[in-house]
Amino acid sequence: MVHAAISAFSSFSPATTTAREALEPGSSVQFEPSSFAPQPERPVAHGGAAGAKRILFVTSELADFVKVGGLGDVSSSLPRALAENHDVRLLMPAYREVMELERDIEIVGHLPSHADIPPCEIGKLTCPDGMVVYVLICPELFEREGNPYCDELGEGWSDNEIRFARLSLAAAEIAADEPGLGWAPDLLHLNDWPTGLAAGYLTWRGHEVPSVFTIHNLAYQGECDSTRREALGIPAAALESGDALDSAGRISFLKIGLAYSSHVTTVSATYAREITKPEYGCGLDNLLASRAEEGRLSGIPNGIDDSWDPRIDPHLEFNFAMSDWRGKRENTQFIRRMFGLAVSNGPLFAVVSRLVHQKGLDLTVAAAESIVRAGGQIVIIGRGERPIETALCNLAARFPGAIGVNIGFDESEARCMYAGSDFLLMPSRFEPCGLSQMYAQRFGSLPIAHRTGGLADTIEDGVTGFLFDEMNIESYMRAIDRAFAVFNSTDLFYAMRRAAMASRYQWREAVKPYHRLYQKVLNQYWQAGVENPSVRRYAANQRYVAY
Ligand SMILES: Nc1ncnc2c1ncn2[C@@H]1O[C@H](COP(=O)(O)OP(=O)(O)O[C@H]2O[C@H](CO)[C@@H](O)[C@H](O)[C@H]2O)[C@@H](O)[C@H]1O
Repeated sequence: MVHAAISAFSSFSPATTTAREALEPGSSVQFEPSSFAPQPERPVAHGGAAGAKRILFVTSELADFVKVGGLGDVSSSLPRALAENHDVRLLMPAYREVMELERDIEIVGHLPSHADIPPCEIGKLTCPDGMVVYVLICPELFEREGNPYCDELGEGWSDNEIRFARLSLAAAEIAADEPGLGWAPDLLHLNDWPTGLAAGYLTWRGHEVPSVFTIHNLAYQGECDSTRREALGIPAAALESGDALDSAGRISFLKIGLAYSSHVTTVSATYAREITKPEYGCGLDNLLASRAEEGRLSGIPNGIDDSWDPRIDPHLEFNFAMSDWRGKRENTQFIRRMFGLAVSNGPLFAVVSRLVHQKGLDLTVAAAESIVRAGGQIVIIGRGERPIETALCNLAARFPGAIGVNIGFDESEARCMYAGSDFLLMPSRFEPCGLSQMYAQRFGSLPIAHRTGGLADTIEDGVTGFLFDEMNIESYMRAIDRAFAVFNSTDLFYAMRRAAMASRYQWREAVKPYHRLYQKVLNQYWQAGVENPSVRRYAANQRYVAY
């Protein structure tokens, strides 16, 4: 059975400016110059503006229809930012939510069965802003209650390997122009384990389309028993080579994505380094370290889209701007009422999180009593692992009026919590990038977070938030104590809030490294393996044919 997934990206250069720089008039986000050697621009294979590429962005979540976590947000905002320069289309399963929400789906293609993977229709829908989304219509696989990965009880779907093999195979088939859509991509952009097999199918079928594979979260690898090989249409040689199996001998969708894609990215520079080490590598650190040595692993930090603006966000009860602290306070009172908290002048801490081991909720449970005794209150929204849900509900029962918990998933409520809180608690054990801390900063809530992955890259300690170094309660409490001290020093607190709200992580800047990466990957393919060892390897194995 494939495990449930959530996914995350880093950069050739930081995509963000520091809050201090952001406060300086006229400053602009700078990127290090591209490290890629100048390459001649090849004319776009299928037309379009000079330099524009046809990109098929393949994902298992899209916030427009269904969002489990950060991948849903990135899938919605990154392709839109890329569309300024490229012809980008999305491919995703036609989940129940898609079929219910979207009536205007045109059937544009059919894909046959392969091994145990059933046939499906390809539907095409166009979002109000013009974004084209191809959806795979296969009711037996995708139209279910529950979320993309799990049933209503939180159990991973028992046929997840077939469901996401269907998605992956469709991506490879569209890349090869098999369904005759009148559009085929120059490059596939794959995201997390549900799309990993696509890179394999491309290679095994000899399709000449390069792929970029983005790791949003290495902890979810999509494993299934090796006896499923034939059912998934994986050649025996792939298992013999070791490219497809994890250390326990199971087929790993994520490893296939890493092994067969042209280039691997993850969602922050720090996480890109961390995953090459055993501590964070989830058993794939050696493979990732060799990708890094080949120059085929990079970190490109996520951005956030323009909807995250407290001045205009329609989800908020009270819109507010930087320095409109009265407006911000109205949101705080609103949240207190929403969670049934007592009237208070103390700081309000928020947790907006998937409730999983990664997020370090155990540390927040351990810190809660001290926070309440010091005059703070905590509001929590989240859904996930049952023991964590129970621990948080117990906490609310212990501290009525001071701690409020909502076990659930609600976009509006989450946005109101970023707007209403003074601090965001985010003691993640690891964090590929993290969007919540960026949203919180934009809404004037200072994150208190573990110095790891994207948290280390997007929070300026003592300027836009607070970082702690050791994943233990003592280190976490020291950061929380610093937050209390700042809260009680009004001028400093407001200055930090202003700096946090000025932090810029907009996608229109964060997207630039992807433009360079797509060009690099395509150039390597066009030059048919002259310089790239991996391409040479494919050529030598006759698994790669140059354009
Ligand atoms: N109960 C709830 N109700 C409403 N909204 C909720 C919610 N719980 C969480 N959310 C929302 O879900 C998103 C979470 O995104 P994150 O990037 O912070 O973490 P996640 O682990 O899901 O993402 C993974 O993928 C992203 C994308 O690359 C990486 O940034 C990250 O490090 C990686 O773990 C945010 O939009 C947040 O507001």
